[in-house]
Amino acid sequence: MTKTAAIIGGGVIGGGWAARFALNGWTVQVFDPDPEAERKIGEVMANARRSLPGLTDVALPDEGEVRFCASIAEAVTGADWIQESVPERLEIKHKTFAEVQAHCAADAVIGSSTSGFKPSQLQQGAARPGQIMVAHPFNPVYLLPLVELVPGDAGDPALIEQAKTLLSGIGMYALHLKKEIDAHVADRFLEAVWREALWLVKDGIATTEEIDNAIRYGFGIRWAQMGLFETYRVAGGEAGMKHFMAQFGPCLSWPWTKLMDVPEFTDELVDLIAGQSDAQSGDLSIRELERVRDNNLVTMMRGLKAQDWGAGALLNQQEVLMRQGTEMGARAADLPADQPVPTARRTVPLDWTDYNGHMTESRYLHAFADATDRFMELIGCDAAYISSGGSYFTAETHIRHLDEVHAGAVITITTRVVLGEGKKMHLFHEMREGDRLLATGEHFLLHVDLETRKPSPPSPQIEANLVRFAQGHAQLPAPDGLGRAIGAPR
Ligand SMILES: NC(=O)C1=CN([C@@H]2O[C@H](COP(=O)(O)OP(=O)(O)OC[C@H]3O[C@@H](n4cnc5c(N)ncnc54)[C@H](O)[C@@H]3O)[C@@H](O)[C@H]2O)C=CC1
Ligand SMILES: C[N+](C)(C)CC(=O)CC(=O)[O-]
Repeated sequence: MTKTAAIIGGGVIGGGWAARFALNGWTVQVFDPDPEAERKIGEVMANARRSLPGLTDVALPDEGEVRFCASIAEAVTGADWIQESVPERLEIKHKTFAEVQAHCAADAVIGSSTSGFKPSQLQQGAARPGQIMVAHPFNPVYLLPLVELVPGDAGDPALIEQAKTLLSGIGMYALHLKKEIDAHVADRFLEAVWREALWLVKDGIATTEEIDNAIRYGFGIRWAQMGLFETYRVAGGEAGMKHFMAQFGPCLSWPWTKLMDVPEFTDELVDLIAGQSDAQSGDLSIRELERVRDNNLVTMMRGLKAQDWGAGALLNQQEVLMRQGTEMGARAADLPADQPVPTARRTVPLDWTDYNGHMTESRYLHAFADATDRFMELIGCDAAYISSGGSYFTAETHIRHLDEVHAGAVITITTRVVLGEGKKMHLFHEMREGDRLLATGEHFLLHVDLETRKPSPPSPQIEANLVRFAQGHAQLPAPDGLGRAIGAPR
């Protein structure tokens, strides 16, 4: 059944939550007194639509409806999750929770986006304190998976588990902090780095751009994949963490940091920083900068996905959940043999497009290769079989590029077996957007023994599955373009 999220406060963060929930198929009910809220959320949704669906190699469910409500009471009606993202003022948050709890279901999760308040502060005076927990996200909420989940001592254990399950269902990673602390974990870091940066600008050591370069050309990329401790463990060389600590421990008492001190936010300092920031990136609007940021994030996260590491490993885990109960998770026996086999349903990611503004040619092969992998898995040539020593190698490929397709489009691939006999497997893939045929891919593969690297017969189980589809597909009319070659000029 479709789930419902209530978004209370639809600014930068509430808009990001609305997009994350809606693009994962939830109905979203928003309350925000700002008359501009609908326009602003619409713009965030537009950015989210072009970036989030292509993160994974499986299409997201159909987008949920986003409704704008006239009151908190209306917004929380029927909600499974209520996310508070009103301004960072405790009295506004308390007033909001009182109104929310007067009208919401007692078993709904109430998450707060607060960057710094502890759950015990948020829960003061609440009708049901255990229902309210910190669920602190990171901007852009629709792309970044981290949520710091801080329920505090009053937290209801069943509701905490429910919150974790619901977050993982929308592709997020709940970092459950058992002890509450001001600004949780991540914002303590960000605050420390922010203070150092303010000093460096104020003291005329570096400009805003030089500081950003120090991060983005070096340790920032490192942090994105291994964090702090694993990075430093590697930096300790073969002797690891202990050596690293012995070598760099003394620096902690050297004057390397100004952390104990905060520069005063004088008009002069604010103007200096804002002026340098305008000079650095003022030629781009905030929405344009958001799109640059999103393109980069999608590309980096998909790179990590290929490595099955960090935030990319999380995307792979999410895909397993997304496949469940769909044809992409079906077994061979569940699929009729007299019809082409569905082998892909995915969104064209941002990083698959080229200078011509459409999906670039190598990605057609990428998508067809993934479809072949899925077909191999279906007939039994899965990871376990491959690790036992058998697999297929592709010997020949012919692709016809029939129509263009753009980032964000949902494409499907169906596969026919032209020949499935002994070690030979001849496949014909058809790629479509809706009913529009975009491309065909014809591939000839041979089963091999991974030890000898020579052709060999597949397992009887694989051959039986292959023959079943080959016989069924032989009854269908031959697809247009089968056996096509470019031909040599005469
Ligand atoms: N901006 C950021 O980078 C991050 C902010 N947060 C947290 O998210 C929360 C919201 O911050 P932003 O989205 O940045 O602020 P924002 O100023 O962009 O949005 C706040 C929204 O709340 C609405 N609002 C004001 N009073 C309201 C009320 N009584 N009921 C419903 N809506 C009301 C405003 O109209 C506005 O649209 C804060 O607690 C903040 O600490 C968390 C992570 C990152
Ligand atoms: C600056 N900030 C404290 C609002 C930042 C956050 O809370 C998280 C983020 O997205 O950086």
